[in-house]
Amino acid sequence: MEESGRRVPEMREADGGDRAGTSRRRLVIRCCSLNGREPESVDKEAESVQRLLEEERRAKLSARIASGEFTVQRSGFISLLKNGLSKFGAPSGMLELLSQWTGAHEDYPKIPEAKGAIRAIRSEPFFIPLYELYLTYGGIFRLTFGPKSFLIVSDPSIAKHILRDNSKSYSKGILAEILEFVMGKGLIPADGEIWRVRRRAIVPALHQKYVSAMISLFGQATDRLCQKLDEADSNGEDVEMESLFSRLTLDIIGKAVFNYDFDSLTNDTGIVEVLLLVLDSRTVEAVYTVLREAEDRSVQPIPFWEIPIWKDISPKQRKVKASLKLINEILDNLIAICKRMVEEEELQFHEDYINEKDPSILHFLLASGDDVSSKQLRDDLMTMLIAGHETSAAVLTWTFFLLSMEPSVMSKLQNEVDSVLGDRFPTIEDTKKLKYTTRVINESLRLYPQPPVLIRRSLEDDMLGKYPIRRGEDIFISVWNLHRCPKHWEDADKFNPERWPLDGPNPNETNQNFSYLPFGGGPRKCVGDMFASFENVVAVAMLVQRFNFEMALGAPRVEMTTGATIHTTEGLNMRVTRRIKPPIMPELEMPVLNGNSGGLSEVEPELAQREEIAVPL
Ligand code: HEM
Repeated sequence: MEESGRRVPEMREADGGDRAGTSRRRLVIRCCSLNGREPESVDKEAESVQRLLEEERRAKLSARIASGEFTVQRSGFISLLKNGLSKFGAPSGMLELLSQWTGAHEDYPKIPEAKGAIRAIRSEPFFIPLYELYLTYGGIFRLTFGPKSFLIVSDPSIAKHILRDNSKSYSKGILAEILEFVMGKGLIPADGEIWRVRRRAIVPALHQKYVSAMISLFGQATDRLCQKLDEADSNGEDVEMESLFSRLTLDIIGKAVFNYDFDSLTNDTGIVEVLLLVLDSRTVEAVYTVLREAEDRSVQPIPFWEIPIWKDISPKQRKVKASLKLINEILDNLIAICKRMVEEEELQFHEDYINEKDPSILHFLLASGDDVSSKQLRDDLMTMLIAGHETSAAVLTWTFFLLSMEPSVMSKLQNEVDSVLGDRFPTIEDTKKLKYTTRVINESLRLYPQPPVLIRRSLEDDMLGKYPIRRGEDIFISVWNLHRCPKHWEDADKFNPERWPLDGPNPNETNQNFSYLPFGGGPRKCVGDMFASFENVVAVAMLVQRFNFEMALGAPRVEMTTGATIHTTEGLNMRVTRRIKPPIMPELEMPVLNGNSGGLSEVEPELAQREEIAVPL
């Protein structure tokens, strides 16, 4: 069947029998009805087939879990020994000592325990089986893989205890070990005193005036993406949106953190004309090499990169080393350039200091007289580059995927954007009015939290709910499970931005009592929450203002895979077409950074309360 010169895909068969995730099945079936070309009844039928298959899969897994396949059997040896000794009249002091020595908290309930085989989860993102196990074992359980054991937390009150109420008793554990090679002692992996000092230095750099100034940067970068999409539409080409979003957010974060223009949306053309571009494209490649390595390491059961000799001869590891060297050189250079700028400038440093030529976080830190080694500064910049890049790219990817599945949400979104923006670029004032746009992103972050799990290690013995735990426990807080808990969320798997009333507060971990953690919570909450929220609102609004998005015909299934964030396995291939109504070309009335920025002086006072407010309403 042909339409507008493009082939309409056949309805693909839903996944038969293998363990695909819920969303994967929905995708397979519903992708085909995206364009409104399938009759509604077929869509409904497909949905019910999907539901049946899903139920069948869940029932099979539940039966396996119920049969004890995953349950660890304990001998209760210590209890038996204690009982036996007590029958023979052993003194109570000795029994107490025995309890302490064995570490057994015999008087407390035991954390439910499941064992897993790495084989069982290799074929899919690890947070999917964790969800199934959570439905059986509850809000906290222990998962054992051979000699390794993890506590999986999906209970909001336990998450709140770890992240907020007793956060000082937890470190980043495995995460810090994995990320050390690239982030060193940057803010995400750092713990203790280094974290406290660096957080105090960095948070002020993301003040309200800075974040507002970034609105025009977001607009300019998204405009570059729009030009690419425009070209693709003119050429009748489909586009792979995930990689474009990755480039968009890399361009934004490079400029925002250390005033470096990766210009990656331009540099993937392969037309390298000047030396500068050669440098830029090498840098982009180096950044991606390092990012992919960080993601690979986060899902490898064995730290092969630590194996002596191997780490020096493996071509991949050598490439990673070379990439890191290149990035470090560039960062050192940027730091040196920025230091010179700061020395020469006459601006007095104050709380909401901003250099309009270079409003970057690096510039703020140096101007503030931040007394820190170059290595630490590099670690912090690299951390923010990674933290602010992959997360936002993933949010945009899954938001557009979800929108393409729900044409009614898309048209409501476009109505709002048309009425608020018309054909203008968004300003800070507009972002406050784009309430439905914000709700769409809130909901996307609920269904696809980035990252899907938070990692911690206990630094001392503690109580998690009614269960005692020992120092040194590795803990995964599954944000995925919290965000999809069927007890807490009505129709938990459904993309339904309407669940967040427009006149209600912007949802965050505080007003949702830790059932919703899009940016974490407690002292280690994301420092870029406001930045990211504005960035996503601007990008989504500008894209749907100008284009319609639907899945490309014959596109591969959209399936999930995971590193630090949730990626698609084969990209998000879309057909992007210019909208006919309303007029699509913007008037280019955007505030500019160098000069009198329209957005800078008009920030709402409420933005200052950053602990409570992620996105202005
Ligand atoms: C939509 C985009 C983003 C999402 C979903 C996101 C999510 C998160 C989450 C969940 C955490 C908590 C991690 C934990 O507790 O283990 C976090 C921490 C962090 N994020 Fe973000 N983030 C985003 C964007 C950004 C941006 C743009 C920046 C930088 C400008 C940034 C910088 C950081 C830093 C430095 C931390 C560590 C804070 C600390 O440990 O004190 N993030 N982020």
